[in-house]
Amino acid sequence: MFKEIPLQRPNTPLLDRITAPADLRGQSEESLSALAKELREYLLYTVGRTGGHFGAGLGVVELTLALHYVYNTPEDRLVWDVGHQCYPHKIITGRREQMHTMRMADGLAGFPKRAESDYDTFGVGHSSTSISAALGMALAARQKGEDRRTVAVIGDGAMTAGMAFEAINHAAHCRANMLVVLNDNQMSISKNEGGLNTYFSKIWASKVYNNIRDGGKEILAKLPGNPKELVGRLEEYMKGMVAPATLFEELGFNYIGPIDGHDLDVLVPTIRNMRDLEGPQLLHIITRKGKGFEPAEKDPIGYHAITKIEPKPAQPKPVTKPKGPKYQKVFGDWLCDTAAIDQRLVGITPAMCEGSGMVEFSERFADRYYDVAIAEQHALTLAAGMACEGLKPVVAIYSTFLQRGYDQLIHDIALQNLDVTFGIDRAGLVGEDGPTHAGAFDLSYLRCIPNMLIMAPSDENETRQLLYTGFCFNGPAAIRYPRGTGPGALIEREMRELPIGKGVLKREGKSVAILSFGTLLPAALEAAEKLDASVADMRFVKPLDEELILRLADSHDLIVTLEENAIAGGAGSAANEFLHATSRNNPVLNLGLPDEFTDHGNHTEMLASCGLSSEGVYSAICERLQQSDLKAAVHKS
Ligand SMILES: Cc1ncc(C[n+]2csc(CCOP(=O)(O)OP(=O)(O)O)c2C)c(N)n1
Ligand SMILES: CC(=O)[C@@H](O)[C@H](O)COP(=O)(O)O
Ligand SMILES: [Mg+2]
Repeated sequence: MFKEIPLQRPNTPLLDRITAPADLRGQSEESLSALAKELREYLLYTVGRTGGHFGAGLGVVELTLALHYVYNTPEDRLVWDVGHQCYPHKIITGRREQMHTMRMADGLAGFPKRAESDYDTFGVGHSSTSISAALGMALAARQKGEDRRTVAVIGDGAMTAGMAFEAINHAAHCRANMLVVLNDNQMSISKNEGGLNTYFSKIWASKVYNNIRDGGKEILAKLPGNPKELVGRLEEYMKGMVAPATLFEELGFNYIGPIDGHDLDVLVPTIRNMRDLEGPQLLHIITRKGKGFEPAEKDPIGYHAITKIEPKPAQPKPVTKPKGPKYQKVFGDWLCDTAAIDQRLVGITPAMCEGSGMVEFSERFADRYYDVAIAEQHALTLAAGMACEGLKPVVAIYSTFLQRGYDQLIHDIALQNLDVTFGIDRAGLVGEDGPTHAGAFDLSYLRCIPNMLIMAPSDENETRQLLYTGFCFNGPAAIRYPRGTGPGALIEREMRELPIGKGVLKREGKSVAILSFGTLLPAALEAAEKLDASVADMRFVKPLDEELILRLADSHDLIVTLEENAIAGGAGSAANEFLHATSRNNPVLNLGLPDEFTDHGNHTEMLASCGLSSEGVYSAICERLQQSDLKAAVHKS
């Protein structure tokens, strides 16, 4: 059991021999346990240097070795769900010496990525896609007459999403030759919630119960986790438990388990036996998130992901200006303050309590807090049902995960004009998590929906005030804000309803008017200083401040729009459409995210690469001003 993250590269003679799974398969089965120890220590060392996802990878060290040992990867297809647990997989599939580039620009992606390796058979990041993808691969193999196997590794958290059961249902129907490994560690990011989680515990307890009853006491010793917790769980279910034919068997899977997911002596032979069975197989393994690193085993939530371990500086670090609160904290404080004055408020999260800043709300307003597990579609329609009954639901959801509930947003909420407020976090680029997690499209995909009120605050106080404005608005309202901290604006305790559809002129200049939608406002103001341009903090994407836009269009030449959203269909498009509809022929320059997926890296660097730094905004405007249609105009004014 490691208690500290090694700061020096550990000695890993066995691991050093593994440059591909074929090397692994050349090792004796007996050597796998020693290899697992080296792999775990090397994983600790590398994630300590780069930061990134942590607990999940530690929990699948043995499973990763067993799967690559038994299956002929990459010919046999291995699909990881979510993919945050893929670091051990990357280490033994030829990327051991690149781990120090994890999640850095031009470095390894933090999730399996097809373009990165043949062993990364499917790109993931959003949860609960693995069974569908693996089934697709299995049916393709069947159709092409290829003798390959497919495996999906899905966590107990990811198994709570409807899509997983859509795939289970279909796989049983097709009698596909595939293995689903359910990696059950009782954790999502938070503690896993819901009936399914309880059900898994029942299976675990009942099977263990039967083994104990039949004298299999050594099984209990083999199960991971501390005995006290185990006995507690067993007591919970001891009474009159009959081992249920599992749900998966009823659905047509051959279910095996639960077994200890850290015991290679059990894992390897079990997986080997299951590999050649016909039809859909499900292996239920019990693991511990953070396995082998004591702090992570004790605090799996806190160690879901870590920032890199900075070596102790030789000199004390210069005191830097303290950063403002994270936007998720601004949201969480607003949620609590509003819940305190309005009993109708209920808070809903699809398994992102900590990331959405809802821990305090969940403690103070426990009876009005709902973590629905990884179930974004359900979260939205749950909110719709509550709104029908006069509650005022607030759905806290990352922009990228809201994509999962798009039909529910349109069909169940906007069409019925229901009073649901969306706190959309992680809007814009998100840095190291890369394109699977970027909130690049919400302004585009929200803007075309009737009845929606859409707001893009420029700082922490604007976020608080626009959240309150959206909450007071009687209809579907979305407020989008980015990952991380803001510029450090003074946050007013008093919450005010801001005038709907009204922006604020922040700077009066001439010739160029910049319409800023959201948190890139500082870049707009910096560029405007050099250009003597006007700047408006537009606040609202829908409805637009049409009066302000007309006033600026009629007194300036070039209209620039700025947003950390796809240019296509974004706030700038809304301004273009309005200018066109009102026969304004001003030249327009739309600045935002380009029509491509922006790769992972440092957020500031990624913004700059999209031309959205203040320098980038300035030079784009200068370049536009050089074009013929404007040269004359600028000389004229
Ligand atoms: C659609 C979607 N919603 C939410 C998330 C955020 N998320 C990432 S990992 C995770 C928990 C996954 O739990 P589990 O599958 O049990 O994996 P574990 O971390 O326990 O290994 C969540 C909610 C996501 N990646 N995708
Ligand atoms: C794997 C996954 O989807 C989450 O762990 C996500 O990476 C969290 O993102 P934040 O770090 O922005 O909360
Ligand atoms: Mg889990």
